[in-house]
Amino acid sequence: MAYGGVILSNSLSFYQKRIVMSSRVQEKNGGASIPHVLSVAGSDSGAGAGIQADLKTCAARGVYCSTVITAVTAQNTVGVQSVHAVPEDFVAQQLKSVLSDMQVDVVKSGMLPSVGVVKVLLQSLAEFSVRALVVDPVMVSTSGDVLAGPSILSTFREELLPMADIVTPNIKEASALLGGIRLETVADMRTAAELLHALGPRNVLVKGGDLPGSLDAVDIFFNGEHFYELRSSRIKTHNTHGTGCTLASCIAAELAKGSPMLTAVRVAKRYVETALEYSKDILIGNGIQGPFDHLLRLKSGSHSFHRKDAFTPSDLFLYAVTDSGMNKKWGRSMVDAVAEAIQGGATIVQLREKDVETRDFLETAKSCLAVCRSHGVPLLINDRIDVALASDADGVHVGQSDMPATVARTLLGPEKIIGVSCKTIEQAQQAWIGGADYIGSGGVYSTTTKANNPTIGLDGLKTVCSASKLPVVAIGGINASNAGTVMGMGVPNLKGVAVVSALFDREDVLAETKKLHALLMEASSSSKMQ
Ligand SMILES: Cc1ncc(COP(=O)(O)OP(=O)(O)O)c(N)n1
Ligand SMILES: Cc1nc(C(=O)O)sc1CCOP(=O)(O)O
Ligand SMILES: [Mg+2]
Repeated sequence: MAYGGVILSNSLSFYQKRIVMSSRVQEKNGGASIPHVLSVAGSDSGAGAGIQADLKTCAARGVYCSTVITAVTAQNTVGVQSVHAVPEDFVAQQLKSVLSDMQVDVVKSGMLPSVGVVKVLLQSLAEFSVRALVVDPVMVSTSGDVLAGPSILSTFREELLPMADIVTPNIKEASALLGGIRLETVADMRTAAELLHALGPRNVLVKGGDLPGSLDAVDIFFNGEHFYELRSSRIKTHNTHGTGCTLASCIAAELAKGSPMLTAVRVAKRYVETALEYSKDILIGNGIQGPFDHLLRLKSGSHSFHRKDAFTPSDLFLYAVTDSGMNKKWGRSMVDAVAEAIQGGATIVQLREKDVETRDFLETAKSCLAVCRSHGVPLLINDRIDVALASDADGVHVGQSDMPATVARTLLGPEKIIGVSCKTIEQAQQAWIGGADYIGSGGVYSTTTKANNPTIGLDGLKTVCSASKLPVVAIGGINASNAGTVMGMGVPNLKGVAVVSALFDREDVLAETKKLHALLMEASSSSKMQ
C-alpha cells in the first residue's frame, strides 16, 4: 500500500491484505464482501470513456463502482467540444460522501483536471484508507483534445505517482511524464517504464497501442524487478474510444476482487481485447472514433430479430419436442421438421438433442431459431443453457437433474423462458420459487421416447396442475388418440400438450401437427362449454 493513513501493514502483500480486509468487511456486513472500485474521473457525454466507461467495466466484471466526477465534458465520437471542471471543494465533498460511508477497495483515477483536484484526492486518500490506487494519467483524449494541461505534470510526478500501486500511461503520456523523451520502440518503452518506476509507483504499465509499425499491441509491465512484454492482437476497428479508461478500471476491478497485480493486468488486457473484437463493427456516432460495447450485448440477435412478444401460457398449446433420431429415420432435416411442425400449428418448439456434438447442436439451434423467429414461435433448448445462450434461443427446458431453475434464471436473465419438469406438488412449488415460467408434467402415459420415465397418469397430472402456480403442459405418450382426453379434462392451469413421437416419428409432420392441433382445439372448446 502506497499512501499515508494506511491501516494495514505494508509488509503484507496485496493478496494478504485482501484476505484481512475481506474478513473485516464480512464481519461488518455479516455476509460476502462486495468488491468496490471508486472511480475518480471525468464524465464523457458520449459514454465511451471516463466515468461511464468505468461504470460499465466494473458492471461487466462484477464489481461495484462508485463515482467522483472531476469534470463534465461535452464530447462525442468527433471529439471534445467543451470541458467544465467541477469545483475542487465539490470534488472533495463527493470523495468524503463515498469514502466516509462505503468500504472502497480500490480507487482508480482518470481525468484530474487541476493541481487542486489532485491534491484533494491525495488528502482524501490520507484520511480514508483504501487498499490500492490505480492511476490512469489522462492528459490527452484519444481524439487529441487536451484534458489536463502541462501545469499538472509536476504534481503527477512528485505527488500522485509515488502513491500509485500502478500507473498506466500510453506512449504520449509516458513521454510527457518523462519530460518529452522520444518513445519509438519497445526498448524505449522499457526504458520509460523503468524511469517512471523510479518516480515511486509500485508498478508501471506502458501501453504501446500507439507504437508505430507494430503488428501486435505490445504493453510493457514493470514491477521494479521484472519486465513483462504483454502482447495482444491488434484489432482493426475505429471503435477504440475509452480503451485506456477501460483497461485501468478493469485492473482496478480485478484488484478489488483480490487478484495479484500481474494477473489483474493480464485479465484487463484480455477483457479489452475481447470487447474490441466483439464491437469492431458496431456503429455509434458519426465521428472517426467510436465507443465499444463493454457488456458484449449490443449486437445480440440484432434486436429486430428478437421475438417481440413475451411468453404467454397459450404458447404451450401444442408444444413440439424434437428428436433427431426420428427425423433421420424419416429422412428429413431438423430444420425442415421444425418448419413443418410450425406450419401445422405448433405453438412452441423445444430442441431435445441428447446425442449430438455441441457444435452441431449450436448450428441446428441457430438454423431452427431463424425459422421459429420468422413465425413468431418461441424456440427452447432442452437441458443445455450454454447452447441456449450461444444461439440466443428464447429459453430452456430443464428437468429435476438438470441445472436448477434459479441458476438458469441467473444465467439467462429475466426475459428468457424457463420450463421445468415436475412430477410432484413440491417440485412445482420449487419451480415457481426458482423463477420458472411454466412446468412440464408427465409422463401422463407410458412412453418409449424417454427411458425409465415414471408414469404419473391423468390423476398425477391433475394433482400437479391444481397445486401449480405456473401454467402446465402435459407430456408423455400423448398422441392423436388421447390428446382430446387430456385437454378435455378442463383441468385448471393445463394449457397444452407436449409431444415428440406423435409429430416426429411419423412420415408427414405437417399433416400430423394439423390433425393434433384440430383435436386440441375441439377438446379445449368443448371442455370450456361444460
Ligand atoms: C415440456 C417438457 N416437459 C418435460 C420434459 C422432460 O425434461 P427432463 O425431465 O429434463 O428430461 P429430458 O427431456 O431432458 O430427457 C421436456 N423435455 N419437455
Ligand atoms: C421428454 C419427455 N419427458 C417426459 C416426462 O414425463 O417428463 S416424457 C418425455 C417423452 C415424450 O415423448 P413422446 O411424446 O414421444 O411420448
Ligand atoms: Mg433434462
